[in-house]
Amino acid sequence: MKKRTFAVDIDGTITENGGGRIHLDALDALRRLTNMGHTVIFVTGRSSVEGYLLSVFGGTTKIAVGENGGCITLDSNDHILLGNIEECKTALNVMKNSIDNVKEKLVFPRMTEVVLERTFDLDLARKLLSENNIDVELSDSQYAFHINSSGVDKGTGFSKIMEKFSILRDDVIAIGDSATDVPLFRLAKTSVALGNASEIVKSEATMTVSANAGDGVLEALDKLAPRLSEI
Ligand SMILES: O=C(O)COP(=O)(O)O
Ligand SMILES: [Mg+2]
Repeated sequence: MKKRTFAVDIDGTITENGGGRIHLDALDALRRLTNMGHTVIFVTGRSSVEGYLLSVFGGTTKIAVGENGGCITLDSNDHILLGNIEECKTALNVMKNSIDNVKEKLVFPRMTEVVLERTFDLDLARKLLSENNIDVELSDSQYAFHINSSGVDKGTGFSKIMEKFSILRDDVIAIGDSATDVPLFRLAKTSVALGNASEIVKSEATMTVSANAGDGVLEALDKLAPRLSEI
């Protein structure tokens, strides 16, 4: 059997968006894939430590890409930082001075990014930052807004893992629900957008399923499993 690499988003994919409670059957399915010899890597807007701990407790491959691609965690003391939090803080200050309701979200500590509540107009903020010549990435995971350094996203973060572990595009299956997953979809031969994804996100995936979040992951794996050797 050909070994595949599953790049799996967390919020809105294997958890209820907002609540954060894991869909146990979806996690169990990912653990079984890992036990079969496939690689299952969480690629998330959460901190990479959260993603890493989920892999430890959940029984999947112990590698995580967190901070929306800004930080890779390979072990408790082995983090690869791909973004610069100071640039993100500068952008935050400019936004706070000009736009109402720009608020940091209470999240676990970040090493490379700033995370915000989804309480303002992202396009307005993008316009403001470009007028001020501040070059950062602003994105919406449906769970939070993120400020990342320019060029940092889940795709660039995961591509570092692909290089490091010699993972080929043909063997990657990406699963996600939001705009932040689209750069990841583009790295994968097979990409799955869940039922709760927007139409734009769905149009970027090679495959869609009807069920939401964890149920959608199970639906996708059911569709893919008989063909894992062909895709
Ligand atoms: O934005 C977040 O913090 C989490 O979102 P994700 O796991 O869906 O990327
Ligand atoms: Mg998500």
